[in-house]
Amino acid sequence: MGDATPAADTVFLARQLSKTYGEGEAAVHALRGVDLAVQRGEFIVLLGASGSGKSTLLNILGGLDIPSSGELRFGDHWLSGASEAELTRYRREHVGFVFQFYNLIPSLTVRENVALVTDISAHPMPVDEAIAHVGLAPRADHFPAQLSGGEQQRVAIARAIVKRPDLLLCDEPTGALDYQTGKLVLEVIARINQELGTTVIVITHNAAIAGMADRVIHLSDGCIQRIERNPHKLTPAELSW
Ligand SMILES: Nc1ncnc2c1ncn2[C@@H]1O[C@H](COP(=O)(O)OP(=O)(O)OP(=O)(O)O)[C@@H](O)[C@H]1O
Repeated sequence: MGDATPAADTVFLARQLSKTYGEGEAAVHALRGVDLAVQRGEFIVLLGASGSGKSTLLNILGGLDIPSSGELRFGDHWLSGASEAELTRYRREHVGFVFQFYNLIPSLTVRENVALVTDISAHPMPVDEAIAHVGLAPRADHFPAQLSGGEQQRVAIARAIVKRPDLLLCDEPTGALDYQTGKLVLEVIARINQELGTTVIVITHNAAIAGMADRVIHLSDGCIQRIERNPHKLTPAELSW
């Protein structure tokens, strides 16, 4: 494959990734020719104005959507051109998602919410280990309604990591949280990146969060406008906004 062969530690390789929703005059070009390589263990922050294509890119990387054209591979797997069944297996085996809203099941305890995922995972970690990673061991028998927003988001993170995903994809994980609570959630995400070596991609509207990334990708109108590498990553405690 010549120079198309990714380095061994490349997780994603995207070439000319494009996504168009709709047709004709109603067509929306959400992504327009994105080239990107993501390395194993990287912490990436995606920034860009509303409508710039951040969620579209994250959803395609996570196998929730498919590109209209271009190529995307995850390790040895081609995600562009993958069938629905292949994408489902990819998501199940490799990807943990965290969204702005936590989507926990209200009638189940923290431990039960996290345990649900282990039934469909090949090599899950013990449920209590995942809960300990997010600092919620003392709350394992509580129900979501008994937890703060930040604690609920940490349960969602435990649920995302219990299957030991290669990737943790987060779409506005602190969007619904206040300053201090948001920082606690970011600390949990940073710890998972460092301790478990999970590749992390975070979408945010908060440019201050970019300080904790290895690389910051700026999207504009469906294109990568620029990519910055942080010479010194900041801890969430060092961020201010
Ligand atoms: N399912 C869809 N059908 C039609 N258009 C869509 C669809 N999903 C996204 N779009 C459009 O594609 C463009 C990119 O949307 P996307 O959600 O990726 O942007 P974003 O940068 O994540 O925005 P935000 O910060 O507001 O979440 C927007 O113009 C949006 O309206």
